[in-house]
Amino acid sequence: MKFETQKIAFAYFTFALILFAVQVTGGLLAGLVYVIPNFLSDILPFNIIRMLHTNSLIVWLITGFFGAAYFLVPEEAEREIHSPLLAYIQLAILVVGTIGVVITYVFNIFEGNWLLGKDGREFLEQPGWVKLGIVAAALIFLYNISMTVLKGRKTAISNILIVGLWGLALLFLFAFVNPENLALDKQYWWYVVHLWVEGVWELIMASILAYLMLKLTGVDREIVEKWLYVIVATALFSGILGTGHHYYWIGTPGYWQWIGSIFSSLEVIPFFAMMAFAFVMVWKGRRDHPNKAALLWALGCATLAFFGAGVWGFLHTLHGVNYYTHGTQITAAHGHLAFFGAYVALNLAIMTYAMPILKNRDPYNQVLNMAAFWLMSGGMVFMTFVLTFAGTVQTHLQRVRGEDYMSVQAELPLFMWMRFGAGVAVVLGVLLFLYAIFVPKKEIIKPGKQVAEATNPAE
Ligand code: HEM
Ligand code: HEM
Ligand SMILES: [Fe+2]
Repeated sequence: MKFETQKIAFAYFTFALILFAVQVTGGLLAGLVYVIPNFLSDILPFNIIRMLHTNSLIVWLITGFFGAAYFLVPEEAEREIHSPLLAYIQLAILVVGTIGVVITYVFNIFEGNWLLGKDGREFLEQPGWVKLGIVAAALIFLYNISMTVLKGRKTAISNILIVGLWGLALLFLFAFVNPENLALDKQYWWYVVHLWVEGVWELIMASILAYLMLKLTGVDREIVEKWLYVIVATALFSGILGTGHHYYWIGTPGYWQWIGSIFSSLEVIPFFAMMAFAFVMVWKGRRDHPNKAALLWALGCATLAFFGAGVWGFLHTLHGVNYYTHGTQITAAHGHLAFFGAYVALNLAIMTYAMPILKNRDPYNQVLNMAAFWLMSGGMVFMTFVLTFAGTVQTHLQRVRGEDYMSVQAELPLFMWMRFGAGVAVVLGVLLFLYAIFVPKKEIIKPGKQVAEATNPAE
């Protein structure tokens, strides 16, 4: 650790990982309800489980991004974080908000109350007071990080990271826009959901990947920066108007079918560029970094994001295709691999890199961590295939043959059992990852080790 305040990241990463465990457990329960429909239906109905699953996903990913910023900004800016106290207050707000959300959802309290009860919109179900808390936490964060960068060295990596995080916070303000008119409501709703994952979050992804490549492969900063600018430009050029792929059937004018189809198809480019970038950097790199697990996660992230977001996104993004596949299991297949590949793996990559440094321990349980990568990624890829098959059958029966939703669902249990099995593999992978990160490796201390530890090889 080069700067004392980088250790703030440890608290953020730990909280994020706890929520990650909650998230996948929720997923597993939701997957079980698909095959045993009345499971827990009295105490914890499917809609609540689903909310816990998706909301904890978003919160832990964002907490991880905050942690990543607290970890890498001091190194990029070459100075300590402006105010560690504010950083911990910000985390406390996030923790209190999260506990509040869980209680509100599980006990379904204050129904219908804007400030205290849950909101009805997917991903934005959190009560008003929690939304305000999120804004407060985001403001504290932006102030703290911007002050750090403004007073220190300015690099392309930290600038792009900050633009991404500012965008994340500003777009969240649309969570407060909730017009009566359902078409307008949906139009703004996608500003948060789509412009996040297919816009500003891509800037966060590109900058964190760039930082990792710089550290892990030792290529020149100028080369990394050139790639970064191309990725950022193509991401924003395609992603903003690409929102149109959600405007096909919500009552917006017909021209969105063309704008959405054309620009969202171009969204494949930045994801392809990120994958190419990662591999070219490894190929050109001069450094043989000891943290192989971090490199595996970084390459896995770029690759799975390309397939999950790029390929599986393109699969149903043309309006002629989406007319049939809209809202089927095809969407769920894409949603899972895109979120996992792009943002889950990104977080796990930076954590795998940073945690040994934060705990000042050299490469820890690397092999277990890599096993966790294969188990988790294998599980998610299998789940994606299964859901894609289920979605194809569903699309045919429901949208081509015109059968009703419930009788089509009755045809799918075999797929849904396999998805549950895939989910079990993912959960085991997560447990293995937590073990690899938190439990110290049993090591025989060799003579002369003290000298070698003076400089932590993980840095
Ligand atoms: C890190 C891994 C995971 C990520 C990133 C993730 C992400 C998501 C997302 C984004 C959704 C909403 C999908 C949509 O609206 O199209 C969702 C729903 C769901 N997920 Fe996951 N999930 C993960 C793990 C799991 C696991 C392990 C299971 C276990 C079987 C699971 C089962 C489900 C189920 C059943 C739903 C509800 C689908 C529906 O409403 O029909 N997920 N997940
Ligand atoms: C990492 C980036 C991405 C993530 C995390 C992501 C995630 C998701 C999720 C969770 C949904 C379901 C939303 C809902 O209905 O509630 C969705 C829908 C969709 N995504 Fe993505 N996506 C990403 C990138 C892309 C890209 C690059 C494309 C196109 C090339 C794309 C095309 C679509 C389309 C067409 C839908 C609508 C599906 C429908 O009509 O049911 N996505 N995405
Ligand atoms: Fe989208």
